[in-house]
Amino acid sequence: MSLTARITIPATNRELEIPTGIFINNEFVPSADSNEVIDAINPATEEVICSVVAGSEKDIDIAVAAARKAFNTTWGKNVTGFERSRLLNKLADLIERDQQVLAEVETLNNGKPVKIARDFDIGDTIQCLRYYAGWADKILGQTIEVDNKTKLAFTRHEPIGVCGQIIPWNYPINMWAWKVAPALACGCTIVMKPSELTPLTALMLSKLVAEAGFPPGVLNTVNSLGPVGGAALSAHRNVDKVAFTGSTVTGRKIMEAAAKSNLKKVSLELGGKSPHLVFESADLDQAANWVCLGVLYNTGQDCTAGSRLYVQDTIYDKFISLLVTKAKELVIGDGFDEKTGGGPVVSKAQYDRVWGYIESGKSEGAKLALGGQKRPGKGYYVDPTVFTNITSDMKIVKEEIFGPVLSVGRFKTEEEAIALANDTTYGLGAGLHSNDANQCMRVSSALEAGTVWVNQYNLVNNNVPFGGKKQSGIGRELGSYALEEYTSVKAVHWNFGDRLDWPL
Ligand SMILES: NC(=O)C1=CN([C@@H]2O[C@H](COP(=O)(O)OP(=O)(O)OC[C@H]3O[C@@H](n4cnc5c(N)ncnc54)[C@H](O)[C@@H]3O)[C@@H](O)[C@H]2O)C=CC1
Ligand code: BAL
Repeated sequence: MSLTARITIPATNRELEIPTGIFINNEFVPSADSNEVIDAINPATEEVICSVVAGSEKDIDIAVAAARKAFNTTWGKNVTGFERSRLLNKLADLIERDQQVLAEVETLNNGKPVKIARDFDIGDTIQCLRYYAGWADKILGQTIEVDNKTKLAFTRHEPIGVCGQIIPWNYPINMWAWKVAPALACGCTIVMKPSELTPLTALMLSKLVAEAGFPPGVLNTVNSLGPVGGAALSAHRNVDKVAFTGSTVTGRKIMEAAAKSNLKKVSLELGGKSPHLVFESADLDQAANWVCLGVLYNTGQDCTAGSRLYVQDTIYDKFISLLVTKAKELVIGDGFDEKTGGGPVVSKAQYDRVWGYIESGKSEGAKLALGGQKRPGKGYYVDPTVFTNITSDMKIVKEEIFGPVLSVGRFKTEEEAIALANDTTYGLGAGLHSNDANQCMRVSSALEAGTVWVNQYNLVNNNVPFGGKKQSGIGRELGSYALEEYTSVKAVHWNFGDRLDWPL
């Protein structure tokens, strides 16, 4: 098949050529042994945008070999932090140059509004690359006094090696940056596997990596189905680390494959069923805004979606009425329309999955306060949906939905609120709204989550760590903490005077 596709962005009539091959050694190539393709679909129209090469296990092998060679020659310990920093900054500049066109392709393939893709996802991506460019020449070990007269030790934070990175479809560009930026800053090389649902922007970004001047083999991209390329990367004996964002089910498989192969280091950013608590002292208007953002942003396709809400019973009726009014104001529609605040969900499978949960909420006896009706016509649209009268055993309360669906319950006391919030196998995000500072401190400390938002929700910063507790994951992305995921600490013990008498 051809290694490029000509596509037109319908809303802007922009014509462009998109790479569709596998990216190895800074070149787009066909699969070594497969003629399979993956169709990229526009979720707003259900039409095929173009097809990309579907990489095989053999292609993963070739990409890993390229990454290993680069690690041992042009990258790894053979490149200075100053040079890694320069290249990361250059890449950020190129992404900034192409911000609009990348956003349009992201909207075409993922469905999210173009203004959100451009200003938030890609804006954050540029900042992420620049943030880690700043770290690249500051990856330092320690000098440790062992015995002042004859011995000391020092540590070196060495790049861990070849990294497999498996990313999802909900933030295709952003999750690429969260994985690629710290890995490159630390001196690792990469085999990236984008989601089969949204491969296009990862290929465009790969082209920019070559244009920025990164040596061949430093970043390789293999479009592939998860059970093919993702599984091959996780089980590969020449991969030193695998970093993953996606479902808990797949995360478990990756960890198992890592354990059964070479015990590679694993970091997992998985699912969630994040609780949001609103106490009676809260600014209710603001709390309702944040709750809406928490569950409706990205059409609910967010690992930290605040999909369970618990409201103190003294303000319950007032708050629900405010919340429903505000949730109705969000326009879900075509991402190319400037009025749109949320797009369709990403795929037919995701659409069926979300509607399956909505039907289960109805049949298990929850009450619909908003939504619950399908739209006629094309596109995988799901409107904001709010369930009340929930019980803790309902599927909509226990399982991750990954759609704009909120389950609302009530509580009397702070203790009850904390118990409800923590009654989940997940531990990714949690939010609380209260104007009582002591209460904010007590509750934020009691919530079992990797991130707690107080009087806000879902805002993530490149310099603040992000990750989960319980079955929401292992390891941390972002901030200085992500550097630990991509480095291996070597202790060097140095003797400058101690004589060993032998035998002991
Ligand atoms: N934490 C998050 O940000 C995400 C959570 N999810 C959750 O997962 C649900 C299902 O969505 P999916 O797209 O099926 O998620 P998924 O976890 O299967 O897909 C995410 C990535 O994993 C890869 N993958 C799939 N099977 C694999 C395997 N055996 N070995 C290695 N990699 C593999 C996929 O190709 C994709 O790149 C969603 O409804 C949502 O609940 C999905 C995407 C992101
Ligand atoms: N919201 C950040 C990461 C994610 O949803 O996958």
